[in-house]
Amino acid sequence: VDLSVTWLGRTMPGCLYNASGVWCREEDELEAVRASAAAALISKSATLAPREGNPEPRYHRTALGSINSMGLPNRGFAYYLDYARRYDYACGKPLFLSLSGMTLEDNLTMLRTLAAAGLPAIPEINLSCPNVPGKPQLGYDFVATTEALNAFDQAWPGRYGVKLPPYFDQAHFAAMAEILNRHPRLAFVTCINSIGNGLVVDIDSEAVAIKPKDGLGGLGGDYVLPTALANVREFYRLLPGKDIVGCGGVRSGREAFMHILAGARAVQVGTCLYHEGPAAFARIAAELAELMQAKGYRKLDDFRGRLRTL
Ligand SMILES: C=Cc1c(C(=O)O)[nH]c(=O)[nH]c1=O
Repeated sequence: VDLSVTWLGRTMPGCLYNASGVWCREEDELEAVRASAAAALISKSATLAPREGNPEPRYHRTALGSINSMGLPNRGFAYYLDYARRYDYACGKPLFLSLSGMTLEDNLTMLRTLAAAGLPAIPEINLSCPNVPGKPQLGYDFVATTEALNAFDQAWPGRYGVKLPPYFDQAHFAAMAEILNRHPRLAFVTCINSIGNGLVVDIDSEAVAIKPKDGLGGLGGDYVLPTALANVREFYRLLPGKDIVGCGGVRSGREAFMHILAGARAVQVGTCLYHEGPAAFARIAAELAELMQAKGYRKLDDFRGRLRTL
């Protein structure tokens, strides 16, 4: 069974890697992911200046997944650029850099600096951070998204991707696709980021679970799988020629299989990785391979996008 993925002009050894934000804020975390069975890696969304993030507790696990309002804690763009300068691209595992500037100008500054560095690292620009108080998610503002993508095209000469929030309405899928399809170098979209502004309540303490935003935070894990699959399948249909990276609710070969069936080119793991660590990649890959074997599939192209309707 062959789990390799050919996209963005290269072939990576498998189809699984980390979701930005999980096991990727510090260099030792990035190195642990790279040394694991992950087929690629992506850094924590970077802002131009380092950020402490929101007050703790800001992450909480439940039986069905996670809620987080981290507030974009990160080492600052220069830290991840430095890692990208020293990265061994010959290892065959692509390095993605997630960018989430506090302003459009900051995103452009980071893109121009990355372009000047002339590295094989690929930007995934985050249009969907739900946890910086006072900052609406770019991906829910179609005018701002249009302006941002036009500016990205000027600031970055190569292929890039965007991390999208979940959409929940056919009109929004269509409106977003219409915008995204205007950008030929926008090579992939990653669906989805956490489902923003959920609220987890503890009935014993009669309190919320996390401190920021009076308890509101982005949901991950089992909570988001059907929404993630819907976003993957809708954008797979609506964005011909672009790749969709599936993210949301993957904790075994089964959910990875679902994402690829829905059209995902590659699959990211977040909440499950947060708790299991990078050993999750070998387990999930083995489970996916076993599932494919049982179904008579030899490679991912045998079933990618073949989700049947009734
Ligand atoms: C980049 C900030 C994000 C954060 C965060 O740092 O709070 N959490 C998420 O679930 N998604 C994000 O995109």
